[in-house]
Formats: sequence, structure tokens, C-alpha cells
Amino acid sequence: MVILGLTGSIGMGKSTAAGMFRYLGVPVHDADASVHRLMAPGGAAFNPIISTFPDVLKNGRIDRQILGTIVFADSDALKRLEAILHPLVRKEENRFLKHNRLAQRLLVVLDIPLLFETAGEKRCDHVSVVSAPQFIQRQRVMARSGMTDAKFSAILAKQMPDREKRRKADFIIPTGLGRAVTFATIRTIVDQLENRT
Ligand SMILES: CC(C)(COP(=O)(O)OP(=O)(O)OC[C@H]1O[C@@H](n2cnc3c(N)ncnc32)[C@H](O)[C@@H]1O)[C@@H](O)C(=O)NCCC(=O)NCCS
Ligand SMILES: Nc1ncnc2c1ncn2[C@@H]1O[C@H](COP(=O)(O)OP(=O)(O)OP(=O)(O)O)[C@@H](O)[C@H]1O
Repeated sequence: MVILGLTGSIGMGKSTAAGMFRYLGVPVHDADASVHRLMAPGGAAFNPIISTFPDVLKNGRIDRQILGTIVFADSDALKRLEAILHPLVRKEENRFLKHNRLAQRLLVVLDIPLLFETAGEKRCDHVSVVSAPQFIQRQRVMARSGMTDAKFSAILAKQMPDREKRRKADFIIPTGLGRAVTFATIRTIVDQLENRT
């Protein structure tokens, strides 16, 4: 089974690319979705996060926007949050890999926002990076509710720069040239990796 990592900086189009891999029948493990599940009431990270960051509890749920404002302005707080979440995400990822190995899948994708930042490339056979020009990235991110220039800059400062990600990638998936180009690139990657014996 070939493991392809999928990553990219904020707003570069990772989720859209992941959807295209799925459309082509490739199982995708979405680390972000895993974080959402773990943080929901009843999820394994819910209680540890509430104990560490009591202010984020709103109407019985974790308010992600408040949590984001806290951790993106304070790197120690972000480290504490990551220490809770990353091992749990890793457990879910291992379950996904085991399941797909047993099902004898040829190719699976690990969609991990912080793949290089957490040395996740070591667990992948190849890595693909979604990338678009900076002005497009900024337009996409600033269109989101609750986003400010300061928050965007703080998040970018915590991520490996796009050009460095591109340098490390085996495959670059352009997302600023229209969806058709993105899809054609992904189809070529899937064909290439699934035909490998
Ligand atoms: C802080 C949280 C609650 C904010 O949630 P919110 O819904 O407001 O934003 P979202 O998750 O979409 O993140 C916004 C952007 O921040 C970036 N980002 C998220 N976590 C991190 C991090 N630990 N370090 C650097 N950038 C990050 C992502 O690229 C994303 O595009 C959430 O990002 C989170 O739980 N982060 C920690 C878990 C983590 O490390 N996730 C990423 C890899 S699994
Ligand atoms: N290939 C593409 N072509 C055109 N527009 C795209 C493409 N990919 C994504 N977009 C647009 O860019 C925005 C961000 O896309 P998406 O949610 O996939 O990014 P992301 O990288 O998963 O974001 P984040 O990491 O910040 O959660 C969306 O508005 C989406 O419509």
C-alpha cells in the first residue's frame, strides 16, 4: 500500500483536493476532521481541553474560535493543546492505515495540515502539497468569518512557508489555476501511484 501525504498552508485548498482524491476512490484520512471529532462533547480530547483552557467552554461545547484566539497568540498554550490532540489523532490514523492494509488498498492519502511541521513525511511514501499564489491564499482566508490580519499572520508564522513545502514535495498540486487543473493533476498522481507494483 502506498501512503501519500497531502498538506499545504492555510487556505491553499487541502480540503478541496482531499475531496477530489475521494471522488477518485482513494481513502483519505483527514487529521482536521479527526480533531473535530475528538473535541466534540464525548470525544477523547473534550475533558482534557476544558481542564487546560476553562474559558473555551460555551454552552456545553468547546468554542473553537475562542480556543484559536488563545493558542495562536501564545505558543506555549498551542504546545499544550497539541500535546493533548496529536497523540489521539495519531491513534485514529493508525486505525485507518491498518483497516486499509487489511482491505488491500493500493493507495491511501493522509491529509495532515501540519505534515512537515510534525515530521509526518516520515510516515508517508510520497508527499503532495497544494499551492496557490499568495494573493489568492490571502483572499480565501480573509473571506472567512472571524479572520483578522493579525490572526492570519500569527497562523502563517507557525507554518512552514509555502515555498519550502513545495521544495520538499514529491508532487505539487496547483489550486490557483481553476478546479479543472487541480483535478487533472490529482488524477495523474493517482494513476501513477496506483499503477506502481
Ligand atoms: C485552535 C483550533 C481549535 C482553531 O480552530 P478553528 O476552527 O478556528 O480553525 P482551523 O482549525 O480551521 O484552523 C485555522 C488554520 O490554522 C492552522 N492551524 C491549525 N492548528 C495549527 C497548529 N497547531 N499550528 C499551526 N497552524 C495551525 C491550519 O492551517 C488552519 O488552516 C484548531 O485549529 C485546533 O484544534 N488546532 C490544534 C490541532 C492541530 O494541531 N491541528 C492541525 C493538525 S492535526
Ligand atoms: N483547486 C481549487 N480551485 C479553485 N478554488 C479552490 C480550489 N481549492 C480550494 N479553492 C477555494 O479556496 C478556499 C479554501 O479551500 P479549502 O477549504 O479546500 O482550503 P484548506 O487548505 O482545506 O483550508 P484550511 O487548511 O485553511 O482549512 C475555498 O473557498 C475553495 O472554494
